[in-house]
Amino acid sequence: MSFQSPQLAPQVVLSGHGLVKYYGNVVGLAGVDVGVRSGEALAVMGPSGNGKTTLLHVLAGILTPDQGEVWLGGERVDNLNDAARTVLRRRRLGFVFQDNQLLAELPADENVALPLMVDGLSRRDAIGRARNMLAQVGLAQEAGRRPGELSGGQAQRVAIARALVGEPQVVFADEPTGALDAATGSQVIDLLIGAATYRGAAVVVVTHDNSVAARCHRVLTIVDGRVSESMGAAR
Ligand SMILES: Nc1ncnc2c1ncn2[C@@H]1O[C@H](COP(=O)(O)OP(=O)(O)OP(=O)(O)O)[C@@H](O)[C@H]1O
Repeated sequence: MSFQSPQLAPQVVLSGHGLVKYYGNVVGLAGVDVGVRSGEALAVMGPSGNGKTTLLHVLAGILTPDQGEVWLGGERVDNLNDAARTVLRRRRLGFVFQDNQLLAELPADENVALPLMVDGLSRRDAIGRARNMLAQVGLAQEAGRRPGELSGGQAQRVAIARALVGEPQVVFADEPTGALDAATGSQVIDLLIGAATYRGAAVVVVTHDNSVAARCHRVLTIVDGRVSESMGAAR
């Protein structure tokens, strides 16, 4: 007998329906359906050149699909104009890339504070929240250091802090451990998934790394722009 009420199950926060994307004649996505729940980590795997990054970019509003729909928190978002999608990415989504994409001339706290300041928060409040977030990823002592003065793993933790500081509904990560050694990569992926899902965010992570996928709740395999396999328990 189960005591779990369906109403208490985490909601699907992000979904794609019938997603198709072409680059000229090249098929990026050939009809993908996907959904991810709040607090759930979804790994997207598959051979090189088969549509993983395209799927991430379409779900994140970086690319618009040629067919299909993307819904975020009960709102259709693929048909928003460019300006509205830019605001949506800044306010409701977080991003972690393989190369951390930190600004080299800014210290860690200013890198993390930047998206908040762009969104209108005062510098003082933004830096305060950024330092608090850096402390939560174990980098309180490094807040004043520039990216060039950090290790690869530390820099990626700053990128995670920057992705989470705006309290996003979904965090997208593209090969977040690709530039790190195995031990550092394990720490970084545990931090990313742990910190994001603890806050109730969903995580969508594109990876070639089985050990990263093993830390996710579900794994979606994309071959030739289609879902070839979906593994893992629905939460
Ligand atoms: N900007 C682009 N212009 C033209 N073709 C593109 C573009 N981006 C991707 N493609 C093509 O779309 C297909 C899917 O690419 P995508 O980057 O989504 O694959 P991937 O699975 O993420 O690959 P990898 O694992 O190598 O990163 C490939 O055939 C690729 O060459």
